[in-house]
Amino acid sequence: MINIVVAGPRGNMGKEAVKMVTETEDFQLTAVVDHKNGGWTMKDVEGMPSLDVPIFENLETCFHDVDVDVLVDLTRPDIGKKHMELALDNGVRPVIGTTGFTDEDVKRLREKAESKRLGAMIVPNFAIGAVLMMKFSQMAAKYMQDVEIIEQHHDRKLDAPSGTAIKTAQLIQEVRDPKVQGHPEETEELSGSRGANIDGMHIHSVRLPGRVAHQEVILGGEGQTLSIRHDSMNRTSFMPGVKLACETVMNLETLVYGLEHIIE
Ligand SMILES: NC(=O)C1=CN([C@@H]2O[C@H](COP(=O)(O)OP(=O)(O)OC[C@H]3O[C@@H](n4cnc5c(N)ncnc54)[C@H](OP(=O)(O)O)[C@@H]3O)[C@@H](O)[C@H]2O)C=CC1
Ligand SMILES: O=C(O)C1=N[C@H](C(=O)O)C[C@H](O)C1
Repeated sequence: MINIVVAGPRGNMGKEAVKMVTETEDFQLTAVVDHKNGGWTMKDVEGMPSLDVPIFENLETCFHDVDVDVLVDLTRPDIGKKHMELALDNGVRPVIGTTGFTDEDVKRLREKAESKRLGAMIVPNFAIGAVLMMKFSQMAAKYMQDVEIIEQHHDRKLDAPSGTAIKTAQLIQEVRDPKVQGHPEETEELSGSRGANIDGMHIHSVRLPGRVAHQEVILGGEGQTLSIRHDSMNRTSFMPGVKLACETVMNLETLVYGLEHIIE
């Protein structure tokens, strides 16, 4: 049995994660952590079954009071980083879906996980289709090196560009040398028109009500373009990946960044 705590249980992702954990035979939801403690129970959360699970206002108290093997964090960038440090300091294996981690964060947290011989995962996108979209884009970028990434999300998202877009660009960086794209003398008449720039690749972030999570990678070549697109229509798309990460993290002694490293 794996004892799991979910941080952010009222959120879009947290709600689904709580359901997934309670419906999985070998998982036990030992507690949830929510900064708005008091005045609500899990059954007040829309679509949530009535659950008798302790709600802690902060992670420190939670780790002190209950047995925890794995922390699933689905909160917000500043909190996710803090929670990940706390988990490692308390011998708990973190599975972090929260986005907004920099390369420096990943490096520092990997060193910490290894020094404590604890498994940890930071997963910018848990959807298998999104992982395939990133891997296919990496394969294609070896042959078509002009790349534009367009990510689209709901307008409640805090971070831009998305963790998925950053991870996609990082995977492409492994096979593509830095390259200036577009006209060498191009200018932006309106600042930001060409989006973010990673080694010459451009990332464009769209935020709109009605959207969930979508990304298209467009690769250009002589007389042709290739578009590789993934759409998450709802948050259940992420849950098989969260489940796999919770199982896998129990057998790791380092930090793994990205689901692509643990799927067959
Ligand atoms: N890796 C992946 O596959 C995916 C990752 N994400 C990422 O997951 C994160 C959450 O996304 P989403 O569920 O849409 O966001 P939501 O805003 O719907 O949920 C976040 C929840 O965290 C709560 N929260 C804020 N601070 C704390 C805290 N200190 N302790 C506990 N809970 C807290 C918020 O409460 P309140 O609103 O009251 O402040 C809210 O209920 C984001 O970083 C997003 O980018 C999202 C989808 C897929
Ligand atoms: O905030 C979201 O919703 C999502 N965030 C992740 C990201 O930043 O890539 C994963 C997915 O795109 C949904």
